[in-house]
Formats: sequence, structure tokens, C-alpha cells
Amino acid sequence: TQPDQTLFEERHLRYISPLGKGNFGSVELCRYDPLGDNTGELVAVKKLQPNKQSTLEDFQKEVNTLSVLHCDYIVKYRGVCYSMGRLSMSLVMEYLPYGSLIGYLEKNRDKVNTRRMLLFASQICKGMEYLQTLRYVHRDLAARNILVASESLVKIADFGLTKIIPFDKEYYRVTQPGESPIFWYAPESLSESRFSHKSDVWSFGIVLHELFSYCDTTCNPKRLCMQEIGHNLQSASISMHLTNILKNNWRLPSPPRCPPKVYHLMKQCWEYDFDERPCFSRLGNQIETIMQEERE
Ligand SMILES: C[C@H](Nc1nc(-c2c[nH]c3ncc(Cl)cc23)ncc1F)C(=O)NCC(F)(F)F
Repeated sequence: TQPDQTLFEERHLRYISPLGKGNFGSVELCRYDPLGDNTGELVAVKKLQPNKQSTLEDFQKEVNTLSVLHCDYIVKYRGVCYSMGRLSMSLVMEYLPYGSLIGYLEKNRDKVNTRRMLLFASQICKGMEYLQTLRYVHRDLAARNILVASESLVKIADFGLTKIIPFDKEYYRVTQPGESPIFWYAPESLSESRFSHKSDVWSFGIVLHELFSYCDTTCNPKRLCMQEIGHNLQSASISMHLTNILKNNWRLPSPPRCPPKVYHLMKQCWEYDFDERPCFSRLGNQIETIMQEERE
């Protein structure tokens, strides 16, 4: 049975501007304006671009995933739009005007203080806790996939790589890793393509690092890891070098002026042994505690 697929008619979907490129397609800002008088709502429309990696089946999975998620900290599903006689489809989502967390932090460096960042971190934690109750692993938790709904609300988005952990296992094994965001990957994901709630916790630690670095491109995870690995390009594979430095206990350095307790949280998320990493509910509690202590 198909989940609730609210239908948007293509003829009423007015293209406005491009928003960006995601895992399996591009997202555009549109107005759904059935009355034709510009009173319709603004929506974010993700068009599937079938290419070698992604198929309609993958896209249908992303639509099915998002359509069952109902959480304040996850971007809202609105419905689907079929075109070319059901040959192509688009995913219609709520449009969040403040855009992705990366752009927002770069633009509002001076406006976002420690308390605000901890609020955002606790909201991402709550969204991940909710995903975990449904046995979903996101697999692409990164600041680029967090949306800013308002000055005090962020939401998790882009469920293109999300998988459901089978009922009889604690993890999901991926067979065909596409373009992997390896600098956000836990060691076991790098070396064994093993994904679990605890590998999402590792990625959450990377998001904490991005947050407290104001998503500054000069110290983003990829750049810092590549500096450590060295740009010796003849290396067999970057992910093998990354696995090695992580095994030798190298970790991303503390962002400048990051409160020590927050860096300690990141280090907990980056325990090599996934059983040692905290769960999202414990992380959420620790963040709330630090928030109370933060006078700022
Ligand atoms: C590929 C698309 N990229 C972008 N999207 C938006 C955006 C603004 N406002 C939005 N409102 C709803 C949605 Cl779904 C996206 C946007 N802004 C810049 C982008 F580069 C995307 O989905 N990125 C993942 C995430 F949504 F988490 F940012």
C-alpha cells in the first residue's frame, strides 16, 4: 500500500528559483498556486535526476521515508507531483526561508552565540532520537543537511541515504556505497560499510564541530582531515588513510573558542568503539545541562 501521497498538480507548480543539488536530485523553490493569483504556498520541490547512482526506486524510498516522519525537528513532507504521465516524479516539501545551516552560520556569525548553537544541537539530537525510534539511520548527518526554520529552530533534511535497520540486527550493511561523505563517516562505516545509530552519533559529533566552527570553510572536516592525511595523492584511497589516522586516535582539533565541555561531547561521539559512544538521548541531556550552565 502506498503511504499518504498528497498529490500536487504539475500545472499549478510555478518554478521560482533553484535552491541546490542534493544526493539524488536538485531542489527548487516553487509556489503551488492552484488559484493562479500568487496566494499559493511556497514549497521546496526535489526533482529526481535519474543517473547511474540513483533510480526512481531509490527516490520512491526517499519519498516513503519522509512521508512517515512527523517531528518538529525534521523537514515536513507535503506530497508528490507526477509529470510526464507518471514517468517522472517530484518530492514536495515545506520551504524553510533561512536555508541550510552552513549558509546561515556563515552569514550570522556574530548573531549566533554558544547558547543558540547548543539549542540547535539539542534540536538535531531530538530529531535523531525520533528517527531512532523508527529504526532509521540517516547516514548523511551533516551541517549541509540541516535547515534553519527560524532564528531558534533547525530541522534535519535530505533523507536520500536513510536506511531502516532490519528488526533482527543492530546495524545496516551497505553494498553499493555511492559518493560517500567519508569525512562524516565513523570508522566502522569507512572500513566495513556498517551503519547504525552509533555511526549517526559519530556524524552528529562532526556536526557539533561544524556548528562550533560556524561552518567556516577554512576549518571544515574535509580540509582538516586532508591536512592531517597529507596531500600525497598517490595514496591508494583517502578513506584508507582516514581510517588509519582515526585508528591512531587522531581526531578533529577543538574549534577556536569552543567551550571545553562541548569539545568533550564531540570526543565522546568519536569513540573508536561504537559501544562506547553515547546514545542520542544521553547526548541531548548533556547538551541541556551545558545550556543551563552557559551564562552567555
Ligand atoms: C538540495 C537542497 N539544497 C539546498 N536547499 C536549500 C533550502 C532552502 N530552503 C529550503 N527548504 C526546504 C528544503 Cl528541502 C531545502 C531548502 N538551500 C540551499 C541548498 F543548497 C537540499 O535539500 N539541501 C539539504 C537541506 F535541505 F538540508 F539543506
